[in-house]
Amino acid sequence: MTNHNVVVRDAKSGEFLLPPIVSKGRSNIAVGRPKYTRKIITDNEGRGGVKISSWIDSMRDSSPTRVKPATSSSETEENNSWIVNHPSALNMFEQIASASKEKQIVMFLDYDGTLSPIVEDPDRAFMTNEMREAVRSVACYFPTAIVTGRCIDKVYSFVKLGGVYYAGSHGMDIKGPSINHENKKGRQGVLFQPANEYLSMIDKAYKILLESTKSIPGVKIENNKFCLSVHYRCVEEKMWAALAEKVRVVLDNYPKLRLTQGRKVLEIRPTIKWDKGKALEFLLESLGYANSGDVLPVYIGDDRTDEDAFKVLRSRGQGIGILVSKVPKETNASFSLQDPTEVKQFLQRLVEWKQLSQYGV
Ligand SMILES: O=P(O)(O)OC[C@H]1O[C@H](O[C@H]2O[C@H](CO)[C@@H](O)[C@H](O)[C@H]2O)[C@H](O)[C@@H](O)[C@@H]1O
Repeated sequence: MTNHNVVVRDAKSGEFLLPPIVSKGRSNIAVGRPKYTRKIITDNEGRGGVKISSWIDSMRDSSPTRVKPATSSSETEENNSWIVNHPSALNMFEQIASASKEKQIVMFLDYDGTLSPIVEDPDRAFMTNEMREAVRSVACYFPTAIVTGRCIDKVYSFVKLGGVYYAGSHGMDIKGPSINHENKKGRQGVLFQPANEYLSMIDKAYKILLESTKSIPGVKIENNKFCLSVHYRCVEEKMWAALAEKVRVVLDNYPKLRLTQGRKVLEIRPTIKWDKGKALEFLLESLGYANSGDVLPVYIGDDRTDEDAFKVLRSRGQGIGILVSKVPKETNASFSLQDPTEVKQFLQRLVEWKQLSQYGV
């Protein structure tokens, strides 16, 4: 089988070369398969007979699992290989732009850790005005979706842009852009809600968790409509086992709910096979690009839940996955950006490049 995933440096210029490879009629510039193994709390571990200690290990790892800092030369090499296998999307901008020639870019943006920095209080994860302007401009040129674990109303209160798609609750609540950018009421209706029947179950689980975790200082339970976030960023580590136990009890009582993990957060969601990757596919299909080779999806995200979307890009053999991270991590993304500031710069460059190319520059 052809290896589609290799970054090659030009021997003379030292530049990265990304040959477009045709796969099932699609162009592929995905690179660098991760060689790290990943431990994650799976559905099976999430209930009955669970070892809470394995949860705690996983909670410590946070998301996506950080590759340990180098302590030997082979580990230094491994860290160096991170930047070779996941080069900066800013440094590789020209190659990414040229991969999009003759193709429609569709932009997918995670919210927390991507458009806004990670902060202690989830209710104060604001994005800057500059970032909002960058997203607004990108959405003028390319169909753009915000794909987030948050519920749509909450993320909309941060993003405040009408001209984009919103895929909230990890893609389980998808809405189209408004017709009138300034008028929230004009927002196009629901496009897809695959977990509708779980609404009341999620609500009950939310109430139970609110009550049962009251005695654990620092915990925050967020109702994201089709899923719940149990935040432990501000919970002392000695209380994590007690918190995990409360979550386990809920999962035992609601076998149709399962557990996933994000950055210092345990997430409870329906057992349906739906995630950010499925939402990406759904949106591409809605936009008329289901089996098209004329599209270049670009997905930027920082978290474990974004890996589902990166995996979809890999399996489609199409598109650009960009992980937002300052440190080497296990990921299916091909490129990296260090933080939301770099994400903003990347979006701004994309807009400038599009404007120039429209004038034939
Ligand atoms: O898919 P995302 O947009 O990345 O949302 C994932 C979760 O993000 C939020 O929690 C995370 O960000 C908080 C604010 O910076 C931080 O305090 C927390 O530790 C992170 O896990 C959000 O609050 C969750 O509801 C989302 O599911």
